[in-house]
Amino acid sequence: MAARMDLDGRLIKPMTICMIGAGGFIGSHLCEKLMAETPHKVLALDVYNDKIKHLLEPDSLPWAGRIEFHRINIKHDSRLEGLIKMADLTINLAAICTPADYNTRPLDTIYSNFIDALPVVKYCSENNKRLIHFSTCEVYGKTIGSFLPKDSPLRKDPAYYVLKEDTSPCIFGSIEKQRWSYACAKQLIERLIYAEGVENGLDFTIVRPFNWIGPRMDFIPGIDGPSEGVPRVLACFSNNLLRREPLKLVDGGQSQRTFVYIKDAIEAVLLMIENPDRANGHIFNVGNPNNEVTVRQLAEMMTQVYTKVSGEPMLQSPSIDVSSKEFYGEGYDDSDKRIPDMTIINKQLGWNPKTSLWDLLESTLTYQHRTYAEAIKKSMAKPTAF
Ligand SMILES: NC(=O)c1ccc[n+]([C@@H]2O[C@H](COP(=O)([O-])OP(=O)(O)OC[C@H]3O[C@@H](n4cnc5c(N)ncnc54)[C@H](O)[C@@H]3O)[C@@H](O)[C@H]2O)c1
Ligand SMILES: O=c1ccn([C@@H]2O[C@H](COP(=O)(O)OP(=O)(O)O[C@H]3OC[C@@H](O)[C@H](O)[C@H]3O)[C@@H](O)[C@H]2O)c(=O)[nH]1
Repeated sequence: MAARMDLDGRLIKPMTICMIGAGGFIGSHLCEKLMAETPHKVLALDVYNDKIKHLLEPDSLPWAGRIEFHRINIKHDSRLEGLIKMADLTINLAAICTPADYNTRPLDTIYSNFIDALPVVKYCSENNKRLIHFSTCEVYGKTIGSFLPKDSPLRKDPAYYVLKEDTSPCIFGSIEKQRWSYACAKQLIERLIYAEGVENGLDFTIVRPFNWIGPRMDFIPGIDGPSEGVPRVLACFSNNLLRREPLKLVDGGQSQRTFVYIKDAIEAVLLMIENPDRANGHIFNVGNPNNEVTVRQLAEMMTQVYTKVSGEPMLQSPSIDVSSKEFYGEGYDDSDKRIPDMTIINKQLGWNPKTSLWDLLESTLTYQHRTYAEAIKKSMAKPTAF
């Protein structure tokens, strides 16, 4: 493997990374990248390893010995501190992060995103270890613009909706809107990490992902996850397309999101890992401001792309409207619009996303079709028990 240089032309020394939540969507892509392109070693902690199995076996893989899986629930496992001590850097990805859980399992959500992250921060701080913590774009909540009158011309002014790490406020709904339990827990852990940095010198980087999507995201209900489970929108819509049922648009699908391809976003994380001097002490938005759509437009685009990659005809009525109460239950609320400001990540790491929404959906839905179409057909052909 050729010697790796950082952005300032210095040689990058191989390091050991303790990655918590390595078996999830982002973790699996990050492990893949680290194994294929770097000499770094990964201590991969998670309760599951299905999404990284292909990196762990067989022993003949070129990176064998550089990735070690530890089946650990960080809620209660005394091995955690030892593993953090063995590493140069800890990356914490572990969390409950599906909106269907925020208002239905608010206690688990708050414990997972705040309480369970506390020992990780403490062990890093006490042992002088660097921490990259995964927060979320949800900490911004709603845009200022969403509170302006519908016809106000200021709604078109980016000052009222573009989200900036160092100046935008965090605007959540009332306490009974339990949707915000996740965002609020993530905000408090960000504040704690920031305070550890200021008061105790913790070397930290906080990442705020803006809807990273791609292969291996979440699960397809009834195939590799519970039939009644509700994953994030990419997997919900993929599931509908695979089963040839209409895509469900929550409250008319008017909310807006910017989607970034997981492989672009992982490039940004690798830059953070390998350029500590440029990344420490910073909070980074990581998203693609050019890929903005309403959820309704996303549904239309996914339907078109899926028709192309599967060769199956489009349904007569490709989508239906559902209320958020019906879909998520009491206490749901939504972010109206999420456009990341890219100034800080651009200046510090020179990173820019590359992949258009159409292209990323094409590669992702090709993967979904190849991975799940047969299994879905088989499961739908089975007679249902009465
Ligand atoms: N994917 C996105 O677009 C996105 C957006 C915003 C924030 N994030 C944040 O990024 C992080 C990773 O997200 P993801 O999309 O990969 O989610 P994911 O659910 O696929 O991955 C999280 C992983 O953490 C593991 N985990 C959870 N609790 C654990 C515990 N107590 N002990 C050990 N392992 C545990 C899970 O088993 C899972 O494999 C999360 O913190 C999430 O809040 C992701
Ligand atoms: O079937 C569906 C699923 C979802 N939706 C809508 O699609 C939008 C996006 O939903 P997602 O499930 O991807 O989740 P959100 O973008 O709201 O939040 C996500 O953002 C950042 C991360 O912290 C988390 O991964 C998650 O909280 C929401 O407006 C939701 O209401 C549908 O209209 N239909």
